Amino acid sequence: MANYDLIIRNGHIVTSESVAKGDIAIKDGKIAEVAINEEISAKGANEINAEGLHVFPGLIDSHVHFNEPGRTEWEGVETGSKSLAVGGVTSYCDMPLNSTPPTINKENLELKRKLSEEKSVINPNYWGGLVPENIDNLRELYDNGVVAFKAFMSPSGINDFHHADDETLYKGMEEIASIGSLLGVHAESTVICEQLATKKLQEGKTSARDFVESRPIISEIEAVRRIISYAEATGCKLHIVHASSRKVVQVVEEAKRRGVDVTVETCGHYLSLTVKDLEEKGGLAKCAPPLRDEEELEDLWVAVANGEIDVISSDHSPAPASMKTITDNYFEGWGGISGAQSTFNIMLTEGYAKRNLPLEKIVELMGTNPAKIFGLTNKGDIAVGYDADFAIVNLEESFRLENEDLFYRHKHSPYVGMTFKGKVKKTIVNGEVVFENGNFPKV
Ligand SMILES: NC(=O)N[C@H]1NC(=O)NC1=O
Ligand SMILES: [Zn+2]
Ligand SMILES: [Zn+2]
Repeated sequence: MANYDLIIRNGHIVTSESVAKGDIAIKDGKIAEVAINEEISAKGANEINAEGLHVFPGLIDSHVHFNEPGRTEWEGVETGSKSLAVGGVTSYCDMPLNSTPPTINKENLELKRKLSEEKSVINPNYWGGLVPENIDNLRELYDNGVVAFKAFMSPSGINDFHHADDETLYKGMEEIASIGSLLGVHAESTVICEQLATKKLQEGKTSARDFVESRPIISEIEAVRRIISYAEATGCKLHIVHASSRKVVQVVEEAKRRGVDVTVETCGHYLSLTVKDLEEKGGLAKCAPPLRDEEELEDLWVAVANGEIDVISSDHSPAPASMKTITDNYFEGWGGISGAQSTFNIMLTEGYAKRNLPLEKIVELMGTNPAKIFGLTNKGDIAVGYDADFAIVNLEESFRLENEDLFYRHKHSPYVGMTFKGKVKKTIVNGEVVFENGNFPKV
């Protein structure tokens, strides 16, 4: 008689605190036993030999746009969640916009939840939106399970998700503080970006660098300072998404030192791509805030190593190729990068292999920290009682990412052609193997 449903044996177990050889036993979708430097003597109904492999907790991508319902020609829950699973991710938080209707009231949330539970191969979670029209709906969204709220301080690029003016932000943050939830913000200054863009376009300057210069780092800094001041005044917990520069992160650092409850995210693309990639790859590498220079990229890695950054996500914001084609005007074309499948690969290759970032730190940034910030209990680490979500990785295996390797609805990404070190061999969700050696055996 097997005592456990599954035992993963002989792997190097990576937690937020250590890397050590051992066995993990799973029962009823939960971690039942972790044995470090020893064997579990009981038997499992299924057993996996992870000799020579690293067993990570299943990772969390707290920032994706899966576009379902309503804009499934861009992406969908099935393709999006499979892509995450290929990249070792077992839980995600889906943004309230780019799907339509956007997640700004409980009816729309239920619609998204129903589709997501039906189609996702991993654990879905949902952000609620904060827009000028829905302050009265924030509480019902929270009561129905959103993990946090999201607002844009500048136009979102989507007509049915309006950006929040200062009054909406302030009132919304008072309400979110009273609910006890958290506001995540896309922090760029509308005033600065619009003025600079208008000037560039008037002058006929539309190159990649012109686009980048129209959304400068100071625009992020201004918006972050403003929203931090609202957080201080209202007591609302705050999360800055996709900081593109350490200069932005340092504004958050100063606020943390003053005791403000604020966290900051950056994304795989700011840690692996620069303006040069935008020039070379065109629309595939267009995003907002835009990619920065090499020096900023290196500085951001310093911030990661120093613990100044709380979360790494993909901000997977896909679109069909036709919307990503830029001939010469970089102000045209969708801003948003397809990266869900590659974030962990970027951290392993550019972080661990190239810059000696400890594996434990990767677990913290993509596991324990997002779990804590978004209230995903028993997720993001390996310990008894935690959910049995894992990514089993061969750190020695290198591969070149090709278009046909992608599971996105639209098989393009600025990471195609890059060589990554560290390959996810199996992804396990709630004790079940969902992805194995390039395939989804049960789907
Ligand atoms: N609407 C949307 O997904 N926008 C995202 N894309 C991007 O590059 N930055 C964003 O905020
Ligand atoms: Zn954004
Ligand atoms: Zn986003």
